[in-house]
Amino acid sequence: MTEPTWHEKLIGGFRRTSDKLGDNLSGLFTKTTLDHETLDEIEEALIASDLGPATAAKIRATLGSARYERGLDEAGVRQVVADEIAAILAPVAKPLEIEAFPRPQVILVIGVNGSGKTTTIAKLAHLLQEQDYEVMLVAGDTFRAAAIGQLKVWAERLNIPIISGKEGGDAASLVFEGVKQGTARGTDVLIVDTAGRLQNKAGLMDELSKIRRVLGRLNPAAPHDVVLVLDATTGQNALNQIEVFGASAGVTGLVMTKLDGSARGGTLVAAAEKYGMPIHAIGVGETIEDLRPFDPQEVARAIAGVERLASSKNPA
Ligand SMILES: Nc1nc2c(ncn2[C@@H]2O[C@H](COP(=O)(O)OP(=O)(O)OP(=O)(O)O)[C@@H](O)[C@H]2O)c(=O)[nH]1
Repeated sequence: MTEPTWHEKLIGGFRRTSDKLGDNLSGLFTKTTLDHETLDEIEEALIASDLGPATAAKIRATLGSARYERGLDEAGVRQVVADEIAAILAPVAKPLEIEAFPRPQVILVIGVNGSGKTTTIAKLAHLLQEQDYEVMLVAGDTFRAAAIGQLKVWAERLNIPIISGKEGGDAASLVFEGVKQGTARGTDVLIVDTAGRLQNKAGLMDELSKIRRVLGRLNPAAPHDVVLVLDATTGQNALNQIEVFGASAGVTGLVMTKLDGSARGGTLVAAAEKYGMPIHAIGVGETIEDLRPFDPQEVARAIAGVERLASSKNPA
């Protein structure tokens, strides 16, 4: 059996989200005209699909415009939903650029326990390796021995050097060591895992400011990126994390994981609409290949279920 393509994974990953959207909208598709009541119902259905109230209101306004006064069938509604989602995602879909000079570019990765932070670091490292960048990891999540061990296993699998220490050790000094060694080896990118437990804002701030202080001695431009990893399955909770930690922790971009197998893919759109922060990549599975920068059109069509509808009507 051949490996599914990224496109197939995306469509499969967002299947439950587009199913949910379909369930929420079903019953409305039989109506021939989009009267006020139907539009209200569609707006509610979109909110219930985690797309966020602002996006839902925009889509309602578009569907309510004179252009559609003769009504729309299911495919038409889904297409409008896809177009609006694509317009929201397009400005935030920004792959990580590796452009730091001097090298290495330092990327700090923060995220709550279980958000997929460690796996995301491995996937990101793999993605950058594929682009021929030399990558090094720093096991700065010294809070738990298991986190250090897990990252070491990934480093070995990917054949990437890793700087690690003991549980309870000082993360900032590991980062310092990472930049020193990375500079000597001509490393392009240093990806730093952090124990930035978002449950404790003061602790996160202390840790990040210490890392910043230490890094500043070697390169005032570092860290170049502070990437917040979010678990899409937590819905509103993921959005709250952007609210609470985005500005104060100096987050420069997001990675949203676990967009597969959950019905909460709409969270990606709500995050884009509400915060407008760059979204570097999305995770749609547990393997090393399952994280990629995304094409807004493709993702929008997957969420809205446009292709699935087309293919179910026109079986190959
Ligand atoms: N389905 C799915 N699972 C994912 C994705 N990303 C990560 N995971 C899984 O989520 C679980 C937690 O991932 P970790 O990378 O260990 O998360 P973490 O945030 O580092 O967690 P701690 O190590 O506990 O701090 C693992 O079982 C991963 O395989 C994704 O995009 N999709």
